[in-house]
Amino acid sequence: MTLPTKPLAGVKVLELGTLIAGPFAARICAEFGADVIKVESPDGGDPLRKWRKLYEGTSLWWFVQARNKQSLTLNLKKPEAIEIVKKLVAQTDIVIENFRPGVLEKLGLSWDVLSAINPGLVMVRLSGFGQTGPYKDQPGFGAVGESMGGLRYVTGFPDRPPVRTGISIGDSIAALWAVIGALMALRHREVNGGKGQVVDVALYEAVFAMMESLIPEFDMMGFIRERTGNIMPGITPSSIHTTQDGKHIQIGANGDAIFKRFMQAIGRHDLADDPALTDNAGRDQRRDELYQVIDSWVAGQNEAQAMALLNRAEVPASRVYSVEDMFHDPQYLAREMIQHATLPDGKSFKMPGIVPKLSDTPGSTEWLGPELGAHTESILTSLDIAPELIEALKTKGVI
Ligand SMILES: CC(C)(COP(=O)(O)OP(=O)(O)OC[C@H]1O[C@@H](n2cnc3c(N)ncnc32)[C@H](O)[C@@H]1OP(=O)(O)O)[C@@H](O)C(=O)NCCC(=O)NCCSC(=O)C(=O)O
Repeated sequence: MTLPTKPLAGVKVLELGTLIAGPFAARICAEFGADVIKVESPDGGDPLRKWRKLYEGTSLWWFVQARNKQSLTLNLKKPEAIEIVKKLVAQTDIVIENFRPGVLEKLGLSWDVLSAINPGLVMVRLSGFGQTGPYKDQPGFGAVGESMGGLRYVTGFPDRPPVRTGISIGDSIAALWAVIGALMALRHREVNGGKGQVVDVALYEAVFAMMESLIPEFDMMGFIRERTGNIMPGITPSSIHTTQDGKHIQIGANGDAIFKRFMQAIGRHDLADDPALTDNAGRDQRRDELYQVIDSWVAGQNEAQAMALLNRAEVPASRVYSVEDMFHDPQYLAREMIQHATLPDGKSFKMPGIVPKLSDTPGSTEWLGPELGAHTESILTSLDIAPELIEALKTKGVI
């Protein structure tokens, strides 16, 4: 018997979603071998196709976000399209959707309807606020989830308004929860009689789940965590420092042995041997003094000098990488984190490698995000829909 080469080979996913949260979850499944059909409106498809930088009219993000997926156009406002979705659901393991709660119900594709067609179905539902509760009907973007979930409040400097992290982190974290939930539900189905269930992921809760000790600290001590810039009060020293040549490096010397090595390496034996600084609590009490010492040492080095010394002393540290740095970095290259592919017109294309790395059944890129509706005919044919009927569906604007 030949073993499948990818861990999710044979798992069928139907994606009813747009932009980031749902599609990123389905992308992870597709990278690891699931058979992913993405339903898109015939009228332009997923708006992500036009987000950020375009190459010959298509978003470069799209090529990555939809890799290994099949594109099926369906106008879900047409009853024929709903019938096609139902046929697909009959043979689907996981539906991933990120419409506003109630949208699928209005279309006649509620959980009750879909689970009656396929009792083993796992339905992953991503939304701003969840499928229940007073806010459930509100639309929600990742930025809103990051604000409500607590991330924005603690991100930035204390004397400035909250800032964005630089990427749509709320959507992407929600996608990870979605995949975790889907895999847990599949496992449960396998060992408990084949019954599926709903995985309800709210953007704000996806972020909230990352908020460390926020809740018990407030509950027990009335402590409200505030913005602290690059430092982590209570965990010292760990921060970003500016070099003589104007670069930024992150140094994490917040370990007892690491701190000692660092101070020895920069010639501060007085601090390395100070009994009051042997543990985190002691260091944190003298936080301002230590940051001044490190700031001024880094300010006297250029980036390469500082990094060489930090590496020699085995102090966890990194330059703050731009994308350009990634392209030349030996660690990125050794672990194939920058992959090469070819765009439809033959142009060379670099994209992120696949995370995580599985030793025996790794993920891979089979093809880049497809053209709108590239797989419509083959999928409909596989559902035994005759060619004349497919033509008729086209004429009626269903596909
Ligand atoms: C992303 C949204 C805010 C977008 O809000 P809206 O533009 O109001 O969209 P809705 O989902 O409410 O509804 C979309 C409408 O399109 C219709 N619709 C959808 N797909 C189709 C197809 N294939 N064919 C025809 N019609 C379609 C659907 O029936 C709805 O019709 P009507 O019912 O007739 O209106 C919302 O979808 C949402 O809250 N989603 C859950 C949270 C989420 O995933 N957000 C992350 C997005 S990315 C992000 O946050 C970020 O980048 O940052």
